[in-house]
Parts: sequence; structure tokens; C-alpha cells
Amino acid sequence: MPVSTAHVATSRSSRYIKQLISHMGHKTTAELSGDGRGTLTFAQGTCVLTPSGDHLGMIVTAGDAEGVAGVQDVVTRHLLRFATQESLVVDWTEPVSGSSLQLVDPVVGDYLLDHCTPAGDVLDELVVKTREAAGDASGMQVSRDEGALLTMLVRLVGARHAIEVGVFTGYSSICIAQGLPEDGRLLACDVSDEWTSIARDYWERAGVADRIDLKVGPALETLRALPAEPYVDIAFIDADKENYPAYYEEIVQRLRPGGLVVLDNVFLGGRVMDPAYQEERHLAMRRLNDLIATDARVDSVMLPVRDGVTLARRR
Ligand SMILES: C[S@@+](CC[C@H](N)C(=O)[O-])C[C@H]1O[C@@H](n2cnc3c(N)ncnc32)[C@H](O)[C@@H]1O
Repeated sequence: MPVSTAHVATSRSSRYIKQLISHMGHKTTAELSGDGRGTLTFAQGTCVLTPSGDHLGMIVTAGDAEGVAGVQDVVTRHLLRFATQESLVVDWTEPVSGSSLQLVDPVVGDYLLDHCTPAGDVLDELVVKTREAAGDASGMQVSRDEGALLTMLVRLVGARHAIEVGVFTGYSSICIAQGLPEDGRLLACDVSDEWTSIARDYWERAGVADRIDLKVGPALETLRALPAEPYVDIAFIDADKENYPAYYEEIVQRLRPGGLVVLDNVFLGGRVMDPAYQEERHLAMRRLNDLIATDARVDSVMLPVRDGVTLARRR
């Protein structure tokens, strides 16, 4: 389903959203949610309006490019009519389908892989081993730049207590553990004995096995059994997407002030922006991304690293 967005520079976004919702509510379905977002639903498609201090965010989706143009036209005309005290520039992006979004240009992707700290022999060998053992599923492994980012974040936070949800063959756990001090601990959660047996082998080879406690079983049960205290310095979530909101909730309440939760795949390959995708994992990720952006417990930023990485830092 084609999607198009516009960021309109203005300090009056909340006011415009209320005006649009109130005015268009006479002609179409118009809803204002508790966090100030507006949704206009037309026969051709929808427009979601998001308020911000310095701009109005708009996302239009429709069945085809013609429908997108129709919704853009109605919303733009009304918005410009309400903007009597300023001259707004409404510049829509070309419509693109969520599943065909090019999140990182391959040229940029290759260039940045060549410009971060080398991963080292053990991690390079683990990439090869994972490809042999897991075939197509090896795509679940974090990339070298994302691994370097994890090590960097662990060090920047000065972490001693880390949690990982989603171990697979252990690449990201090695990156996290390598950032910990000698007496640091990583609680690594996964349901698979098969994948984590490879992880154990490579943790040994990387010299970090003594810092990692592996817990095989549903991660939600493992997290719920942890002390309900703010002792966690950093957590990395990279497992079943349907459970992300529950993982986030269990972890955020255990983060110490300044502690960080890192969430992988928050774009779901671009599908999170495209309402044509309505499976449970799409709905869960959309819900969580919206929640984190307005969660008063954390400061957050979403990075276009690979498939999207959110950093949420406990206040
Ligand atoms: C995307 S992979 C993790 C990749 C890993 N971070 C890496 O860098 O190699 C997702 C992992 O989550 C695990 N997983 C899926 N559902 C789970 C659950 N309910 N609890 C714990 N782990 C789960 C899978 O077994 C899989 O190994």
C-alpha cells in the first residue's frame, strides 16, 4: 500500500490537528487520540497527523497512488486554509510501498561497514558458521556495524548488568559482553537450544563465556522472574516481535536512571509504516513505537541503523 509523508515546519501543529479533526469530522471519520495525534479516514485512504514542537508530521496511506494524491490534496488544502498567520510549505514525499522501502542505501551500508572498528576473527568466523548452520535464517544475526554500536553503548553507559532478549547464535551477546567490565554480567535469553549451543561455543572462543548467564525458555517468563528493582544498566531486545511491548514493559521498570533499552527491527522492513500490514507483530511494533515516543519514563531516539534501532534511556 503506498505511503507518503510530509513534515511541515510550524509551532502550531497541535492547533492545526484540532482544527482539521473538528472541521473534517463533519464529512469523514476524524479522531483525536489522548496523545494529540489525529487520524482522518477517507474512502480513498487515511492521514495520520502527529504534533511536535517544531513541525506537523503527516502520513498518508491509500490503496493506490491516485488515492494517496486525493487524500494529500484534501488535507493540504484544508491545512493551508487554517494557516492564516503563517505561510506553510507542504512538501509530500513520493508514494512508496512499505515493503519496498530502501531503509539504508547499499552504498552507504557497505561504506559504513568498512568504517567501524573491525569485529575480529571470532565474530567473523561466527558469521560464516551461522550462514552454514542456519541458511536464510542467518539474516536474523545483527550486522557488524550494529554489533559495534552495541559494544559502544555498553561502554558509554558504563554497564555492569546487561540483558539480551534474543541470542540466536550469539553475535550480539559477544558484542555486549565485550563492552562489559570483567565482573559484568549478561543475562542472555532465548528459547532455542539448537542456536544457543553455537552461541556457547563462540562465547568460549571470544573469552566472554564467564560473563554470560544463558537462560533457555520463553524470555517473558525469565524477565518476570527478575528482581523488581532498578538495577539493569542496558538491555537489548531482538526476539519475537509480538512480545516487544511486554519485554519493553518488564525491562523499563528494572532500568536504573540513565539505563538504556535498545530495540532492534523497529521498522519491520518498512512495514511498520504501511497500514496494509496488520499481523500481530506489525500492530505490536506500531503500538510500541508510538508508546515509547511519548513515554514519560524515558528519553528516546529512533536510529535508521539497518532495520531501525530505538534507544530509550530511563529518566
Ligand atoms: C533475531 S534472532 C536474535 C539475533 C541475535 N541478536 C544475533 O545477533 O544473532 C531472534 C531470536 O529470538 C529467539 N526467540 C524467539 N521467541 C522467543 C521467546 N519467546 N523467548 C526467547 N527467545 C525467543 C529465537 O530463538 C531467535 O534466536
